[in-house]
Amino acid sequence: MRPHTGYQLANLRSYLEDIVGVDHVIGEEEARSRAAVDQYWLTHMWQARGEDVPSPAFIVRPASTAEVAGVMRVCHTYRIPVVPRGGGSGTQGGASTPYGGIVLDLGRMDRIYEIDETSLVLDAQPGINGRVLENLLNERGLMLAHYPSSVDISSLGGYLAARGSGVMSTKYGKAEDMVLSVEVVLPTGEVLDTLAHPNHAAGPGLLQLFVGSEGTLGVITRVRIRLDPIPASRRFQMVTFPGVAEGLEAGRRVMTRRLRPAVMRLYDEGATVKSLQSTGHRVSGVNLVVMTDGEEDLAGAEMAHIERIVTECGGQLAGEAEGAHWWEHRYDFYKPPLQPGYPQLYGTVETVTDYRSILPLYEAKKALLHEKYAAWSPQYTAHFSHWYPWGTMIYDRFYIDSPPESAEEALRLHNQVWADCSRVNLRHGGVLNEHHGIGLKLGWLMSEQSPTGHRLVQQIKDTLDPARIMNPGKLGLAL
Ligand SMILES: Cc1cc2nc3c(=O)[nH]c(=O)nc-3n(C[C@H](O)[C@H](O)[C@H](O)COP(=O)(O)OP(=O)(O)OC[C@H]3O[C@@H](n4cnc5c(N)ncnc54)[C@H](O)[C@@H]3O)c2cc1C
Repeated sequence: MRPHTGYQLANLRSYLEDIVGVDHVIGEEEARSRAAVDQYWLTHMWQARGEDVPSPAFIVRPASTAEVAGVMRVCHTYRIPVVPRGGGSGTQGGASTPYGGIVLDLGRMDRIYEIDETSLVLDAQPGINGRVLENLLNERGLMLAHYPSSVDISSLGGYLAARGSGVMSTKYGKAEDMVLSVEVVLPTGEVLDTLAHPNHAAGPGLLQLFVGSEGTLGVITRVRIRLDPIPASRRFQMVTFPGVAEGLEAGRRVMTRRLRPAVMRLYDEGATVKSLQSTGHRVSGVNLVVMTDGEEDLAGAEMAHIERIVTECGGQLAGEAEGAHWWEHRYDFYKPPLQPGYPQLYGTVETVTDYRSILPLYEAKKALLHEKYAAWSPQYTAHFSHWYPWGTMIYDRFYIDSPPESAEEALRLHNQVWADCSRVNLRHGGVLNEHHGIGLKLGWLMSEQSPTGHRLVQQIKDTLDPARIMNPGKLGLAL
């Protein structure tokens, strides 16, 4: 039963109000239409062209784990789709509501239980906004070293649910590397605590099952996550390379020699123009920004090593001031007026692969876009921003300034470009996405990425969520 009208809908509302209070079940049309979408380009294009976008029946705003559990029990009983929502900043349609139901807005769950300044651990509810959290931590000389470009508009729970990467992930790790344990309300309303620590030999780790599950397996209601001290010093450098190959080789040598810069970001020519020049940098060509941090002598020594390596690889030092300018303006490109937006058709077709495959992958995707889609005059830019000892992530974007007029044609072109680019990623040993998640956008390609793996995830889903109510349509899981 999926009540959409009449007394069934009113009944559902009263059951939910009984749990969270009348003020926290919202049914106004404008709020429902805002909660129907996140930052997924397709839904915005669809809405902007006056087409119908399915919206939730209600937005429900719980304040506690017990309230989330109560809501889940009602929705499980009556088979109501539930879409958890943090900041709604996801770009993959993960928080969109293609099958209606309710949006579980976690914004009221923003309590900090404890900041353990001995072990450097935060214990908090998931709905806290990234910027608010960062400011609170900074007052104590601490930071959550996860700094996504969306820090102002996203939540702690969203960082984990979508396995995000912040600008300093090369040294501090991704969100999934920082988290120690989570509390999850399962689709049936039961509450699960994962083991207190992620490093154990006490059976399979359930923590990582829920991290990255994008609200399809349960609701993350409590997070224990590692903090770091604000570093005593930060050192910067900008390096100009003759080409992308030389820059990638320099990055590979830095990482395989086990140096740990906090930031290493290599911009190709196009990204230098779009992201660096537009934010006031005076560089052209291919450029690498580097930041080391920590105790002053260590950060200085690490930077000196890196400068030697990049010079060996043909890099020319463009100066510390250019690097420091980058840090000050690192979010500008991701905000208006520089951030792209509808009616431009654009997408970040990012992935991660090993050092042998990354250059061929970049060249193949660039060629594909320029050759197959020449009629649409696409632009393609790339930077390489999250580095591992074995490989690196490519954050590459396509831009089409004048997509087709018809909503359906624009949708078709969007999906074609995404499928082509994702298949280039998979052919070069990449994955569908390194940090933006899968959501609605890439769900249909999940079984191509790993047929057996996807079948196993489906079986887990069917065990945890027999009514299939949690975030339906996401991760390519069956309805
Ligand atoms: C301008 C811009 C810049 C961005 N930069 C970055 C970046 O640098 N790094 C990065 O990693 N990402 C980036 N993103 C993507 C996005 O901000 C991240 O994925 C972020 O972690 C999502 O958090 P959120 O709170 O907004 O989640 P939402 O968008 O609300 O939700 C994302 C997914 O997680 C689920 N979810 C949310 N909270 C919970 C919960 N408590 N329990 C269970 N499921 C939940 C939702 O159902 C949805 O499937 C960017 C996005 C934009 C628009």
